[in-house]
Amino acid sequence: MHDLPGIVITGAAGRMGQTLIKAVSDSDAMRLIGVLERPGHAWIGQDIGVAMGGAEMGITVGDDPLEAFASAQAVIDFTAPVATVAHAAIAAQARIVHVIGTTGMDEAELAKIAAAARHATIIRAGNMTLGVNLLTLLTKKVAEALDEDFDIEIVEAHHHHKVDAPSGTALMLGEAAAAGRGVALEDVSDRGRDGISGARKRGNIGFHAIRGGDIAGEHDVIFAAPGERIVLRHIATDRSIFARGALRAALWGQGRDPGEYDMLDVLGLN
Ligand SMILES: NC(=O)C1=CN([C@@H]2O[C@H](COP(=O)(O)OP(=O)(O)OC[C@H]3O[C@@H](n4cnc5c(N)ncnc54)[C@H](OP(=O)(O)O)[C@@H]3O)[C@@H](O)[C@H]2O)C=CC1
Ligand SMILES: O=C(O)C1=N[C@H](C(=O)O)C[C@H](O)C1
Repeated sequence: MHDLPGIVITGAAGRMGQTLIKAVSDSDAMRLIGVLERPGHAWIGQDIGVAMGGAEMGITVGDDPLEAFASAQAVIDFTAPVATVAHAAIAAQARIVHVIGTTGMDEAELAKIAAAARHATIIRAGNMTLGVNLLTLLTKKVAEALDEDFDIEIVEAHHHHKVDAPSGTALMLGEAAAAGRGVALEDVSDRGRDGISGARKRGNIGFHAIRGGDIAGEHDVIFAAPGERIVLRHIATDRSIFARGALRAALWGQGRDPGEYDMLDVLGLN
């Protein structure tokens, strides 16, 4: 018998997968009991420590979430929308905590996650860091205090491998700004200006994505008015900050009722 919660990491070969595996292995509050990759991936069947270029860890990379989740207390999932939706249904069957960092999900995929949350404890956030979650609260507060003389623009920068835009974090910040203004983000969201796109519409919230090099993640919320500008900024310099939040969420979720939670719940900031 083990007292510490058993954790499965999906997307084991990914940037976040490897960061999470290291973080769970280093933690004395949980134990790594399984790591998964997509069927057919070159790492399947290898020891995860060796596959990551280090010492043996005694855990073989698998491709069967059903089997891995059956003996786990939580799965931490930073993969891709299609994979995460499939994992959510299996985690719900297994009645385990599902921590979701995956971004870029569409409305239909989010509805499936919500359905799974009827049976599973799901903690999902486009950004798991304390800093960004605090920044959403500040953004809401500033947006509440200012009128539409202040144009809101959200600028995000990420590494050149990132596949989704705007980033999950940018959308969280946009939601916070819209909430502060008392409007729905979908009614004011302004994305992808190009060519003669016309003068900026008062009250809109603009999104801009920079992709390049190895940028871990940078977000600015700009409030620009004639003669002055307020800029709220978060800079991630190390992926371990995302992992730290995800591990905290996996522990926080133990024994919680099924439902969909976010990092503000975990951090006690809601
Ligand atoms: N919420 C947060 O705080 C953060 C969220 N993210 C998000 O996490 C996600 C992953 O980011 P990152 O690690 O950089 O991306 P990577 O592409 O490096 O990693 C994703 C991994 O998931 C694997 N994968 C895809 N499908 C499956 C599957 N069906 N089963 C198991 N594994 C699968 C991929 O395999 P393959 O390469 O073969 O496709 C890959 O190894 C993104 O959505 C990103 O935006 C990232 C950082 C922080
Ligand atoms: O893909 C990434 O790398 C990141 N994704 C998240 C997002 O979409 O906001 C969080 C972080 O910015 C890194």
